[in-house]
Amino acid sequence: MNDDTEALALYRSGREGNLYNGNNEAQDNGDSVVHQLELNNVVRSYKVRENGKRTSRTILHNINLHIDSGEILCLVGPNGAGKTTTCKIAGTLLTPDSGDVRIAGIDAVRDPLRARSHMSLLLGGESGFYRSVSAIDNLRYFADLAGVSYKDREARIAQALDRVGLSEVSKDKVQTFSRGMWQRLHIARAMVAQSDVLLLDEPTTGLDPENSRNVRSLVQELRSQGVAILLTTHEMSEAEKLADSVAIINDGEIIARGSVSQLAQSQNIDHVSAYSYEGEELPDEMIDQIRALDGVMWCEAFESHGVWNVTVMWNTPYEVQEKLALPQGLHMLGNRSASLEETYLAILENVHATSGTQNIDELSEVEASNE
Ligand SMILES: Nc1ncnc2c1ncn2[C@@H]1O[C@H](COP(=O)(O)OP(=O)(O)OP(=O)(O)O)[C@@H](O)[C@H]1O
Repeated sequence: MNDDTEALALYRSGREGNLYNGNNEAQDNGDSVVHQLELNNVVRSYKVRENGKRTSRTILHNINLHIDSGEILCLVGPNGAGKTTTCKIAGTLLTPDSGDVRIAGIDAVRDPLRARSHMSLLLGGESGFYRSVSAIDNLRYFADLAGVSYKDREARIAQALDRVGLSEVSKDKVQTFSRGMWQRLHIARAMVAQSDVLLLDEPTTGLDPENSRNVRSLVQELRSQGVAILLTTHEMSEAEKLADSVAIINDGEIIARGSVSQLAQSQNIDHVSAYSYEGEELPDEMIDQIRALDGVMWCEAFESHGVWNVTVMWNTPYEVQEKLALPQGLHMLGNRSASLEETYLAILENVHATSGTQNIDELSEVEASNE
């Protein structure tokens, strides 16, 4: 499937009605709590060839996720954990083997066409637009497919192009765009469609820091307009900046979900302390001594500009830690909460310690069975 037909396959039937937040069917069905995006007990397998035999391999096991209006959920996890597959199922590009997907209250498995008119999907990279057509004509085309009325279309497109900083190049062919411009055009498409749900698979991968920041601020703007956003990323600092909640997926299972501080609490992480050590060489015994202290979960040291920095993660409160005798020569720099990256690594380490690591990319031949 080429990029253009892929884009078409996704949007072909979005023309039924211009359904925006204000006209959300989720609010019409009488339920008191309806999430904008819901995945309930989603299971998905692929047919793969292992040792010369065709067999079915479960990629997603009972995925449960929900996202409300004006919420960003960041889905993070190791390579091959199932993030893109989850996005594709939420985006109705793949059907689950079992389980339920609801977009703006619509059963997206039974009625994907209607569900699509409430959702925009950005799979990242340079795909999803007609390359030899201008940016503005692409947006007109997708606006029509999304059911935007002719009356509103031009104003919405002009506003979206302006907001993503592409007004001046709106008549240029998309094939001349850089990766950052593609990503911003995708976001403009979601703005024009005024989708209730936005699915972003690694939207800043390969972008320079300035473009990444631009994309993040556009995503935040869409959240403030009430869009429910599922975003996958490998950048923990990005997830930390954007997420209202974070879900960690590993081997096709959601192993933790919550705010960064809830995730840290779930691991009994109390805080992280930073120390400096001014000697020329940091003795290995010193690190061992720190690791042996009551309440130390993890300790790491690195040298920068002639000063050793020592970071310690504690599961005891600060007041308890203060009373412990630390090795001579360490100077306390300060205490802080654990970062998402530190928490994520602690969670995965626990999972590997209890279940043993499985490299799910070790398949010899992989065949798509898709639908
Ligand atoms: N069409 C397919 N046929 C068979 N297996 C597939 C297919 N697509 C994905 N997989 C497998 O499903 C698993 C999950 O893939 P997925 O792309 O969802 O992971 P991911 O978390 O997005 O990875 P990454 O972080 O590397 O992008 C991987 O083991 C992958 O090899």
